[in-house]
Amino acid sequence: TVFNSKAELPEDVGDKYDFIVVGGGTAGLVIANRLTENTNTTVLVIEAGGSNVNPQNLNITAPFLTTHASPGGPFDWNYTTTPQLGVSNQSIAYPRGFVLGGTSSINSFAYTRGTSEDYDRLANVTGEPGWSWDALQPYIFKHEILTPPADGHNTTGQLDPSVHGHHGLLGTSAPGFSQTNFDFRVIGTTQADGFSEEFPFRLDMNSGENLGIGWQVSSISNGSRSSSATSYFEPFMNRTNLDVLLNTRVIRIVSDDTDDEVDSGCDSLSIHTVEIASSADDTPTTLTASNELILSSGAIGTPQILMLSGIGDPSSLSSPSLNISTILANPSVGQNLSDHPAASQIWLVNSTETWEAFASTRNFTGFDSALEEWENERKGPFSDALFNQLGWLRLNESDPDVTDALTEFGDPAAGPNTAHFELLFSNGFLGDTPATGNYMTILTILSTPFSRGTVTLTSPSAFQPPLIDPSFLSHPFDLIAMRAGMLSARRFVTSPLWSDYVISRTDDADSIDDLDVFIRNTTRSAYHVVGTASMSARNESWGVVDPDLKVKGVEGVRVVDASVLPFTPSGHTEAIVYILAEKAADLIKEDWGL
Ligand SMILES: Cc1cc2nc3c(=O)[nH]c(=O)nc-3n(C[C@H](O)[C@H](O)[C@H](O)COP(=O)(O)OP(=O)(O)OC[C@H]3O[C@@H](n4cnc5c(N)ncnc54)[C@H](O)[C@@H]3O)c2cc1C
Repeated sequence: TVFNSKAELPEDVGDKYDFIVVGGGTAGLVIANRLTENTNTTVLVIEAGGSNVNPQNLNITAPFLTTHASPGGPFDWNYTTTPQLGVSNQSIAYPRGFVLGGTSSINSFAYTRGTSEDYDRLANVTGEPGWSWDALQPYIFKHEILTPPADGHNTTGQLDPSVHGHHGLLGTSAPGFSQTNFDFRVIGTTQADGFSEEFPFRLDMNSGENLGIGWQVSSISNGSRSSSATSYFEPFMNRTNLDVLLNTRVIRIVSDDTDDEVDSGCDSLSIHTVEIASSADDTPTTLTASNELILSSGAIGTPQILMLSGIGDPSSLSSPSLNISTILANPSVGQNLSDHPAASQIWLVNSTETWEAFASTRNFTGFDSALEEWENERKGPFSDALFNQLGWLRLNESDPDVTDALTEFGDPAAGPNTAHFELLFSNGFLGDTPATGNYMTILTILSTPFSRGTVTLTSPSAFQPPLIDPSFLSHPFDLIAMRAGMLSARRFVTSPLWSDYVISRTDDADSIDDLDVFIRNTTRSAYHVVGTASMSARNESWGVVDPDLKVKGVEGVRVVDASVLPFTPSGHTEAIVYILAEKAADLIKEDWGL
C-alpha cells in the first residue's frame, strides 16, 4: 500500500513492521524490494518526498529533460552549500532527490561502476573482503538488466555485453539517439594518430577497468528513466508485505531505553523507533520496527538524522543553538564528506545539429516535435541522456606540476589503473542555452579529490536544512588536477576531426593563471557526495558504520546509502549504490535468517 500522508496510516500500525526503511531513495527501495521477497517479512518505507508518478513528472521521465528537474523545483531538496572559499566564495546548488526513487529519480543517468581498485580499496580499508570487486560480482550482475537502446541500433563495438547484467531489475542501455555529426568525432579522436595514446578507446568502462574514452551506458530503458522507483518498486508495489509512506519526514530515531543517559562509549544502545512528522508544526508520531531500522536517507539526510537523534560530536550537539542530548558520541558523523568537483569548457561549433535545435527557450518547433516523438514512441533526442560518450584518464606525469603534486601529496586514486579525472562530451551548451549559436561542452570532473567537507546541523529541527560544506578545491592538489583535466579537454579538441567543426572556445582563460581563476569561478558539484557516515573496520576508532553497515555502538540500526562510502569512486555514484544496497540486503537477510 502507498500512504500519501501520515494521516492515512492505519491506527494499529505503530509496531507492525519488521523493518522500517528511512528514505525511499536509490538504496532504500532496493532494500525494501529484496526484504519483501520473503512474504513473511513486512517493510515500511518512509519517504519525505512525494510520488514519482504525478502530473509534473515529464522532467524526471524523459531523459533529455532531466536538467529541468533540478537544481530547484518540486523534486529537489533545494540545498545550497556554504560559501566555498575554493570556488570564489560562491554558494553552490546541491540537489538531492525529494521524491520516491530519491536522487535516482532526478540524476543524469550515467551508469558507471568505478574500477575494481575502488572496491578493493574499500575491502582493504574496512578489513572486509566481501566488499572487493571479485566478491561483489553477484551483486554487480544482480541489479542490472541491459536493454536495447531506444533506436534499436546494433551496439556491437559500443559496449561489452559480457560485463553487464541481463536478468536484474535496473534497466540500462547504450545511447538511443545518434548525434551524427558529433559522435564520430569523439570516438574518432580516440583512434587518431597522435591522440590514441593519450585518449585510448575503451570498449566498456564497467568492466572493472575504466581508463579510456568510450560510449556511455545509461540508466535508461525503453527511452525513459530507470530509477529505483520504476525498477525496484513499481512492478512490485502490490506486495501485501510492502508499504510506503510518502510526504513524511523521519525527524529522529529514538532509543528503546527512554532513560538513556549521555553515552560514555557503552555499546548497549538499542534503537528501533522512528519519530515522524509531516511538517514542522505537526505533532510527531512514533513507529517501531521489530527487527531493524535501515537509514537510507542519503549522504545529507542520514548524518542529519543521526545528529538530530543525538549521535554525533557531543561538543557541537550540545551547542546552545542545538541543545541536543548526546545518546552516542561519535565525532565522525557528518565528517569526511567527499564529492567530485566539475567544471565545463564550451566551444562554439560549426553545426546546426546540436542540442540547441531542441532547446525549449530557442526552437519551439524543434522542442515540440522532439517531445511528440518521445511521447508517442519513446524515441528521438528526448530518449537520450546529456552525454553519449565519456572518458576516464590518469593525470599526465610529464606535467611537472602534476608530478610535484603527486610526490608531495601522494596518489589519491584507488590504484594505478584508476582514473584521476573524467571528461564528458556533450553535443550542446551545458547550462542555460544562449540566444544564438551552436555549441559543444566538455565537462571535466575530478574523480579523486583530496578535499574533504562536512554536514553539520544549524537547528534541532528536521525541517531546517543542514549546513553542507563540501570544501571544494580546498586542497591544493585538487586545483592542480582540475587544471590538468581542463587542459586535457583542450588537447582533445585539437585532433583533426574537430578542425572543420570547432569555431572557438567561449572563455578567454588562455593563461594558466586565468585558467585557475576560471576553474575557481565556474566549479560546481558533479553531485556525487559520499562519506558522511563512513564505513570503517570494526576496531577502527573513526567511522560510523562497521563492514556490515551497522551503526557502531548501536543495536538495531544500519545505514545503507552513499554516505557509507569512505571515498568517492572513480565513477558516478548510482551504480555503486545499487551494488552496495543489493549486498546490504543479503547481509540483513542473513542476519535474520530470511
Ligand atoms: C542532479 C544529479 C545528477 C546526478 N547524476 C548522476 C549520474 O548521471 N550518474 C550517477 O551514477 N549518479 C548521479 N548522481 C548521483 C546519484 O544519483 C546518487 O549518488 C545516488 O542516487 C544516491 O543514492 P542514495 O540512496 O544514497 O540517496 P538518495 O537516492 O538521495 O535517497 C535518499 C532518500 O531519502 C529521503 N530522505 C532524506 N531525508 C529523509 C528524512 N528525514 N525522512 C524521510 N526521507 C528522507 C530523500 O528524499 C531520498 O528519497 C546525480 C545526482 C544528482 C543530484
